[in-house]
Amino acid sequence: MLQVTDLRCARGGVPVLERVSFALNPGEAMILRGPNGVGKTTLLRTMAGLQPPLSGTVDYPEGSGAYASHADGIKSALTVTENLTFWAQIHDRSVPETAYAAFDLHDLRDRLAGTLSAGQKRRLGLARLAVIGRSVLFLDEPTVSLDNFSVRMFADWMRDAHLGQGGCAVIATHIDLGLDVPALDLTPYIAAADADGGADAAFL
Ligand SMILES: Nc1ncnc2c1ncn2[C@@H]1O[C@H](COP(=O)(O)OP(=O)(O)OP(=O)(O)O)[C@@H](O)[C@H]1O
Repeated sequence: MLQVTDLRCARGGVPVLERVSFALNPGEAMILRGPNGVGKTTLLRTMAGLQPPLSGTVDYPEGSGAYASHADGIKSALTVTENLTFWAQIHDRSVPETAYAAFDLHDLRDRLAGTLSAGQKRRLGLARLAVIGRSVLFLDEPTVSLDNFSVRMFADWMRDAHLGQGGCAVIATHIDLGLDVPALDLTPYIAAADADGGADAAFL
């Protein structure tokens, strides 16, 4: 479902990671690990098609990918329900009732998103994943601001509703999500500096 082959990617013109290869079948996920700055966000953005790779390939069914960054991506002036409806409509879908239960949003349905706490906003941001119907998810620190209960809620949704329905996911996180999935430490894949001087060479 997702095939990453000999990927080399850069940030700000500087090579960050190289020789990254892995594959995920439907129902499988991969946790990305590594210290701050190793390139987890860069890899996720490259796989999601938000920036081109320097070399290598990323393959998954067209239109099936979705990237969620550190940011919640919610609209403050809309209610919780209006936010989810907005995202569902963009993807030509309706909001499944299960999205509210999965992220404990029932009691917050009519609240303006701008008035939610940081963790509640995060739950709403994650609930978007349940309404957009994308099967290949690239998630960057999805549990930022979440308490332990909400982390478990997210992990349950990921395991049962997403992976359990044949989706797959690549998740960058520093915490233990409690998911029984393999982890890929990116440290061995840090790119060697370009022989021609890297990004600076472009300005010489
Ligand atoms: N806009 C940018 N321009 C130039 N370099 C950048 C830019 N954004 C990030 N970098 C650099 O690219 C490298 C990889 O950053 P990236 O954000 O992918 O790491 P990360 O593993 O996701 O880090 P963290 O765990 O802190 O989120 C880092 O050295 C970072 O300083």
